[in-house]
Amino acid sequence: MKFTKMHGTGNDYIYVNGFEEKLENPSEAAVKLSDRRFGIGSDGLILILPSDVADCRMEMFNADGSIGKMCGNGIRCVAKYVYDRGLVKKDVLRVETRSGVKTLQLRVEDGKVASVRVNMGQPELDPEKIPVLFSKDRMVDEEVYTPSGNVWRVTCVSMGNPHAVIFVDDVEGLNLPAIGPEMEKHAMFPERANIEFAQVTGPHEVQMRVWERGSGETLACGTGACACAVASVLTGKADRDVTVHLRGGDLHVFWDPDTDDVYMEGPAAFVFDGTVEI
Ligand SMILES: N[C@H](CCC[C@H](N)C(=O)O)C(=O)O
Repeated sequence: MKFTKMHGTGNDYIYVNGFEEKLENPSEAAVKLSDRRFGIGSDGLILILPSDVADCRMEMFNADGSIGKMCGNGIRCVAKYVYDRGLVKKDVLRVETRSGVKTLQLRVEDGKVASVRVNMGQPELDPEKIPVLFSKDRMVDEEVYTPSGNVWRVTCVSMGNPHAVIFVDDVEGLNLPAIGPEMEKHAMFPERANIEFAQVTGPHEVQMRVWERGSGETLACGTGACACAVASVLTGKADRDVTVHLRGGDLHVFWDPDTDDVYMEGPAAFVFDGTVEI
């Protein structure tokens, strides 16, 4: 099978052109190919497919084979893939995802996509829809106890997938492999959740690390950066226009007060093409 390795701020996925390639069991392939020693190595697998309602469609699988309904870093790479390879030559692109059709504005340099601005849609704050087993009035900065005795204050937001944002004083000092899994799988999240640890360093600056549902710590998460920006506004810690600094680079997020839409802007990068036996 032909594949392409790409990354958005260090959040790397294996991309397969579903216009040409047929993958019988993508979930199983995601587990096998994502392995960084026995496979190609990635945070997961993304299929680029034809769509009846948009320019193309994406399907994303985490490294454990589970499905993610939306991927902010992945969708920018999908845009770069279809534009740079001439599949869809438009600089305003519509991509179908499991959480609806998203509109993307491409920034092209020397004929290739350098960065992409995505309308990520409106954040979902209804606990039943996220889903999180909290009541409606307990969504912002609420205490959660973990089985190992940690206490975190979380703000829950869905950006098409479930996120819990936790503000801390020293994001770099955290031992994520120890604290991430028990929050990802906490009983309050019936479908597990992506967990963001954030440190607000100014009205327009947030530093963030992420423990992703199904993939563990990644260098960045686009939907997570958006959830983090929304949570920063809801808790009164930052303005609607923030740069989220991640281990893999920066993402710019703007939560529009007029439309309630969240815009995310960041780079998309090609790494290499290859073929693999599956
Ligand atoms: N890295 C992705 C999100 C993957 C989400 C996935 N881990 C899930 O919801 O299960 C992003 O850039 O938005």
